[in-house]
Amino acid sequence: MLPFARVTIIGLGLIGSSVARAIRRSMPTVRLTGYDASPAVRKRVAELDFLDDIADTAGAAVTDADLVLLCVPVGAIGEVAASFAADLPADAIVSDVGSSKAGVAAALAVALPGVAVVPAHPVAGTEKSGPDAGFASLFDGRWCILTPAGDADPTAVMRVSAFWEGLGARVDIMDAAHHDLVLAVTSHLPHLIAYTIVGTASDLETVTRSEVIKYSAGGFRDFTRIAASDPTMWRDVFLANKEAVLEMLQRFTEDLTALQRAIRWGDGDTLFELFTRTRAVRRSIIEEGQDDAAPDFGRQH
Ligand SMILES: NC(=O)c1ccc[n+]([C@@H]2O[C@H](COP(=O)([O-])OP(=O)(O)OC[C@H]3O[C@@H](n4cnc5c(N)ncnc54)[C@H](O)[C@@H]3O)[C@@H](O)[C@H]2O)c1
Ligand SMILES: O=C(O)C(=O)C[C@]1(C(=O)O)C=C[C@@H](O)C=C1
Repeated sequence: MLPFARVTIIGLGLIGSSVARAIRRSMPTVRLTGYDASPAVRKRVAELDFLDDIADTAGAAVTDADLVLLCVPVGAIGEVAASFAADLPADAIVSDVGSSKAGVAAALAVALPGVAVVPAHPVAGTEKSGPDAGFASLFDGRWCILTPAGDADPTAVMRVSAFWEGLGARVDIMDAAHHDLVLAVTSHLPHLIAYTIVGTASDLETVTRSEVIKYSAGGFRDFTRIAASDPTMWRDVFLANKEAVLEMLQRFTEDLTALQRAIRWGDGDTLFELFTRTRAVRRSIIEEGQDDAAPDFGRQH
């Protein structure tokens, strides 16, 4: 049996449109409604034709939903939820796909008091955005982390879990604060580093822009993929997950200083030992079958 019969997706960019396409593929009888604040996105989604209905307001989109999935930048989640609160059916479950969780949970609790909320984070994405960038297989074999509050309705958690498994994902459940700490180091900090290094290279007075483009083989090119990620989405993630990101940034800065010292004093053993350990991390990721997170400039969908 399907966990939900009528799903509403709010925010129809990369993740919202991928969820819609994955539902079409795996749960074809689900009635799918969508809403996006951008009229241009709504028009494009109508052309792409992966929804049954596109509403003109968030309120109209949720009126007969049994799952409402918020796929907007994390900074917009509270405001969007408040905008449809009065129209939400009493038994509807609300979830989201935001990349940081504690702040989102707090915003949803304020906007939707008494509503069954099960926050989620599919740990899958690309540097692209918008409805054309989505694809049905995005969540296949990837983790989706649910961060329900301690007093969340277990049936609601079970249904959201079954929903993500139905879309091909593997589900884990954890506390929102722990999620934010883990993702700060595995996702948020890497993005910050990529934004920094690409910014630094493009600011260098002694290196012209054409040289940066011409010689961007291997390492730098990999960073530019990550640094092309959506500015609104990532601004919101860093502001929402401020504490955990600053904590991880502090540790990173200390480790970087230790490496700086090793280079200055010709301490090859320290460098060699670290590079050996990090190579092992990469090998374990590949053995786990998660190497598709690696840069892929011509990803075929
Ligand atoms: N991109 C990734 O790799 C990735 C992966 C996992 C989770 N996420 C999370 O998914 C969410 C969406 O990210 P995305 O990559 O799909 O972004 P996106 O830019 O592709 O799509 C976001 C969509 O939300 C719409 N939107 C913005 N504010 C809105 C509002 N107030 N009401 C209705 N629609 C609104 C935008 O018009 C846009 O179409 C974010 O919370 C992000 O943190 C992203
Ligand atoms: O592969 C990428 O482009 C991503 O950045 C995906 C990625 C990640 O950092 O792993 C980005 C943000 C998400 O919340 C989840 C996944």
